[in-house]
Amino acid sequence: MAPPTKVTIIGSGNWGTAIAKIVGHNVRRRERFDNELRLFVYEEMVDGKKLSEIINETHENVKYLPGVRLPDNVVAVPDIRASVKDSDILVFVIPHQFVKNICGQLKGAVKSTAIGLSLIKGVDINETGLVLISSIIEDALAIPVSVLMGANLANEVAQEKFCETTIGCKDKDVGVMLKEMCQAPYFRVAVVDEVEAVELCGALKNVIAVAAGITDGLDQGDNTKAAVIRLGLMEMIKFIELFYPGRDKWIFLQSCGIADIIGGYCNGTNYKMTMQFMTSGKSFVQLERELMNGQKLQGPTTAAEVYEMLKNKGMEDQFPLFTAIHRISSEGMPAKELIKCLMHHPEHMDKEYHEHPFLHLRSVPATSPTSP
Ligand SMILES: NC(=O)C1=CN([C@@H]2O[C@H](COP(=O)(O)OP(=O)(O)OC[C@H]3O[C@@H](n4cnc5c(N)ncnc54)[C@H](O)[C@@H]3O)[C@@H](O)[C@H]2O)C=CC1
Ligand SMILES: O=C(CO)COP(=O)(O)O
Repeated sequence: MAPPTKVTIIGSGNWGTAIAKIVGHNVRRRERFDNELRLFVYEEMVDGKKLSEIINETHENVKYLPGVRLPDNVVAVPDIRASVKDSDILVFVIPHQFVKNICGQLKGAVKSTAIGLSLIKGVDINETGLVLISSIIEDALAIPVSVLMGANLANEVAQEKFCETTIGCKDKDVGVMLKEMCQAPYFRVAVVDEVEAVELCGALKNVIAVAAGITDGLDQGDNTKAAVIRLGLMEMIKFIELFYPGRDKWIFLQSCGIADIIGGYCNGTNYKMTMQFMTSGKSFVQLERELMNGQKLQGPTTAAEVYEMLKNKGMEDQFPLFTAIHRISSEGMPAKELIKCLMHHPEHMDKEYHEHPFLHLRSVPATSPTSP
């Protein structure tokens, strides 16, 4: 019989800890997995004590997920290289800005047959353009990486409130194993054989969540939010089509697509911090430092990365919503400009026959009964 599959979760913030609760229960219950789940903890002191020691003694991440008990088989490990020793599955769930550094530390410590699963929402850019976080991990560690993205506010998942999620995985057997590892009665996993689009949905949703905070900060209404959801989704689809042409549009109807955009609107950190940004006059950097207790904000950083890529390609005009979100959040553009952007957005379809260049949809059938 094959030896049991060992799992390590790399990252113990809000989402890392919540997913550790699910995976911890699953590896204990399912024979194919090793009983112990290792959780890499970026060490810090909390009330004079090491966070990793607190987690191992109390089975609670008092800093990033207070009030939630972790299964006893979840073992916090502060040494990154020791945390992945002999592990077969590495689950990456750290803020995207730390990925390169963490991968650098992991080089040479990862089993050659290991596989990765990234829960990280974000993108990177280099001189050649867009770089997926999963690709950074794949290139650095020479392992295949799948992704898990969806409408998954960590605190709600930890409280066992029902939600769905999407795993993007190109290997069918690996997809089945990852689903066994992640699914819970309150956490419904759907596996799709598409990675890049799923991952980009997760990253771009954080940009759209910032727009949600801006419209509420402007005291606009639910109809405005609906417009931002629609136009944000259109830009998301167009952006993904630009970098990864030909992806199945059905992906956008999964949890990683429309559901995550709506979820981000409701009570996410990006939304809440943008509301603070709108009312306090403080920068996002200052708000993150003052209000987030060590948590990291993804939306404004991702908006800046997306904007830089669009600027390099001279495509700001084709993505006016993403562009406006960056300019408002980081370049001092007045927030009310967002409304003008919505008003004049090029995705408004008011032609009788509109062949959409990216969606390949027609607003009315080509040969309608009233056609001459
Ligand atoms: N919180 C949520 O509800 C969800 C978050 N995500 C994504 O999961 C990823 C991780 O987010 P969270 O778990 O929420 O983190 P978080 O924002 O709650 O916590 C920040 C984490 O970063 C660690 N950290 C600080 N400095 C570090 C360094 N130099 N190197 C490595 N780690 C460092 C902290 O120890 C802490 O564990 C992000 O990409 C986020 O977009 C995805 C779905 C839900
Ligand atoms: O990605 C998330 C939920 O799916 C979490 O979003 P926030 O980081 O805005 O809380």
